[in-house]
Amino acid sequence: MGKNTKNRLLSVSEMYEADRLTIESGLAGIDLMEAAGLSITREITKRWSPKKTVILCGPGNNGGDGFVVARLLEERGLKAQVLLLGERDKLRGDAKINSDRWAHDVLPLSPDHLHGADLIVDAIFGAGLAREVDGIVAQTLEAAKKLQVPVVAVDTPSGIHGGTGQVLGTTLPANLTITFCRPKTGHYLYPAKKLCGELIVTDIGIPDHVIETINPQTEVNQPQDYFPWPDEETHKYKKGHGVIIGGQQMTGATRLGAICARRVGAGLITISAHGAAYMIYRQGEAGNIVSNDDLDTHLNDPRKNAFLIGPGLGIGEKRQLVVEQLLESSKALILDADALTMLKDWQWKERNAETILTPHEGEFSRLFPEITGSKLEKAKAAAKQSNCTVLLKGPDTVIAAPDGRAVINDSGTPWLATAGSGDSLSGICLGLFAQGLDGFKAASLASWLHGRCAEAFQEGLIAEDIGDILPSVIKTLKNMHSSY
Ligand SMILES: NC(=O)C1=CN([C@@H]2O[C@H](COP(=O)(O)OP(=O)(O)OC[C@H]3O[C@@H](n4cnc5c(N)ncnc54)[C@H](OP(=O)(O)O)[C@@H]3O)[C@@H](O)[C@H]2O)[C@@H](O)CC1
Ligand SMILES: [K+]
Repeated sequence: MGKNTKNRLLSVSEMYEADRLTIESGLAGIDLMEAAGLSITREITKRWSPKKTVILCGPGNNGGDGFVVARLLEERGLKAQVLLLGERDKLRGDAKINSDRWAHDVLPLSPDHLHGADLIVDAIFGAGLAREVDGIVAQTLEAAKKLQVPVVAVDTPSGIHGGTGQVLGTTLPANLTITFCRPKTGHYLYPAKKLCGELIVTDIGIPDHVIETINPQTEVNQPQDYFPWPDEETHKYKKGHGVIIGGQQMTGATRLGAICARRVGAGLITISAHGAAYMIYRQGEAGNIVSNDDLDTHLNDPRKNAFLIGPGLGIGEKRQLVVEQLLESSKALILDADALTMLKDWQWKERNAETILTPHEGEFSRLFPEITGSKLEKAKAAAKQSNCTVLLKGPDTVIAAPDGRAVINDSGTPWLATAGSGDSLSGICLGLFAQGLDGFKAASLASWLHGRCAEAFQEGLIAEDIGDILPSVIKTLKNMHSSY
């Protein structure tokens, strides 16, 4: 993780720490709140000219932001009505100051007071959401949902946990969410990601050095700089020799992986296969090396530097022994699909070479049944426990390293939910691994490229298209790579 903190994502406690350090360094909380309210007002007036904005305010500073918005909208000639949860005279601190600066009555937060709204500002709870939303808040959010008018969420839609992205009780999906300084991890995790609508991150004066001091360990996945561009004097052995343990029945899975591994730049890819499958692979793509040597021979070849097992593998005792033999080796290794299913009793501490695990949620919970929490928390805990890079798949794929770093991937489309898509992803990982990237970089870049392939292809994507479109996605990276 570089020094640049612009892609960092904050946990809720890191946000409070940023707030505290900023105030400690001399900036007043009331000024941060004013800046927050101003940026929200600007984003609203850029998009809409509401006749009546109803602002739902909570009892904390999220509500305080709402009072600032009410005042600034009014200053711009736009009508605003504040609905407040709790008693006005019980407000404290900056929220009280801004309530006092709002010269109008407030109404109690209730579904009965939403009428006439053509825009809703949701400032009930942000970072301070502490428990499930229920009672009058839940009823008001549900009623607001039915109005079908634009909703602007302050920091997060109320009811969404900023760290985990989970809904606590209920929430009000937003068209626009405005958050401050840096996004929170929850903004990039489902279901929050789709409930936030457009996400705007505004600068409210929290200095970069504060974020540098906090040094958050989670980022949005931006791995473009990791791409292993070949230099002019390279040759195929310098670009790595990956080995895929070929499935006996689902041979397509292995072939999809092999194509992607070669397309992303691996010098050579060998498919290791036996029996009838060996002949099938021999009749496949001309550029794949197909070998029926035993596993020891491959492992003893020092040029074969990265191995992938899992796609199309099937399960059974013999295969389990192969998985264990690979785990006992010192080769870089990716364990995917069926290989993960056979790992249950593996003693992780025995392995001391780069390893990537690529489970989806189901495989993850079979492999790490005792690990719970948000997707980010789970991936981080599993990476630490296993000493492997964990790539936990989904629309918000998380890649976590054993040392605590993590990225949340933001590329991709729902068209990736297709057979063979995961095999292509592990193939891209293998190709990058073979070229010498470490597990975290290989998994992060593979995930990003995989998602970009889907974005580039759009509708109708099937797994075969991923390898076909990969070169054009890599080409777009070339434009970003200054020294190539
Ligand atoms: N960080 C920054 O730099 C800046 C942050 N700013 C803003 O501050 C926001 C964070 O403010 P915050 O800490 O006051 O928390 P907030 O979200 O208002 O909620 C706390 C209140 O809600 C209550 N409550 C909680 N859950 C509840 C439930 N389910 N049902 C009912 N009640 C519940 C809770 O009650 P308690 O748990 O104490 O009983 C407490 O009263 C942040 O999101 C951003 O908008 C900006 O001003 C600019 C600078
Ligand atoms: K909110």
